[in-house]
Amino acid sequence: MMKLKSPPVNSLSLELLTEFAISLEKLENNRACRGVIITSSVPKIFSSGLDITEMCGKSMEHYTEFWRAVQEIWLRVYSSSMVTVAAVNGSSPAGGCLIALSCDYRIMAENPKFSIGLNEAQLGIVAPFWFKDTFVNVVGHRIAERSLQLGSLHSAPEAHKLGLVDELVPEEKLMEKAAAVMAQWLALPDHARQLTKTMMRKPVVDRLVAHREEDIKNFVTFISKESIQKSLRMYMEMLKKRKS
Ligand SMILES: CC/C=C\C/C=C\C/C=C\CC/C=C/CC(=O)SCCNC(=O)CCNC(=O)[C@H](O)C(C)(C)COP(=O)(O)OP(=O)(O)OC[C@H]1O[C@@H](n2cnc3c(N)ncnc32)[C@H](O)[C@@H]1OP(=O)(O)O
Repeated sequence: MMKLKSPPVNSLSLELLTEFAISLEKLENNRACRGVIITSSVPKIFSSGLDITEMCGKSMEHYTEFWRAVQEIWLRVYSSSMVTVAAVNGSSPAGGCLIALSCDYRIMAENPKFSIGLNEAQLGIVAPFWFKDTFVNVVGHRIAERSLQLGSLHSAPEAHKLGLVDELVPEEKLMEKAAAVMAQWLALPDHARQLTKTMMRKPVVDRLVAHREEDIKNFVTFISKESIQKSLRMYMEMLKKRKS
């Protein structure tokens, strides 16, 4: 099991992304480890997505390093040879949703206050093509198109209806259910399951691998624009105001 633990909201900072990548690599290299459940140890939050402060007021070099780390996590989770189950025990916007979408199976606590989705448009930013591809591969083109354009955050029941999560379970049963799903997936021979997973995911993975440096350049150019920086600052202010 891998538990995200970066209070208050598990925002994906460069440091957390780096630790996450190292932990995944260790598990991936351990032949005895065939599956991983990804969850959170922060109450009510799976992950608040990418750490917005990493994308605000920093240098081009920092944005480059940060975006490479975001790409790395996605590549590692999406193309993992292990069975990956997301036990979504709280809200999971944007980058948090991407982590869940990149797993093989998603189980969410059935609390209607918890929400999940790719809400980038609400921040005035655009989900990159590989976020979009991952989303389309889970929910289909039409639902992804509408949800991405509107930057929708879906309540747990709505997310289940759309197929964004595979199952809803009472919060107290989440880990038990995740373990049961893991056992079901691990009952299959690894080689058959792994080859099937590669066949399904390879085109999307290859697309980023082939355009990785170009994608970093696009991100750095986009995020450095004054208009985008202004949108992000306003969004952070809105989060703080909402609190007070
Ligand atoms: C044509 C295109 C060309 C090029 C495109 C190329 C590239 C694409 C470009 C950009 C793509 C970039 C992709 C980004 C994806 C992301 O993940 S962006 C992050 C989106 N996340 C959110 O919108 C979540 C925001 N947070 C919340 O909604 C709530 O905080 C949450 C529901 C998670 C929890 O609520 P609550 O428990 O009430 O906590 P608070 O709101 O009070 O938050 C506590 C403190 O944490 C701070 N915080 C929250 N989220 C973040 C975050 N993601 N990053 C940094 N900080 C965060 C919040 O401000 C509070 O701070 P404070 O205590 O006030 O100091």
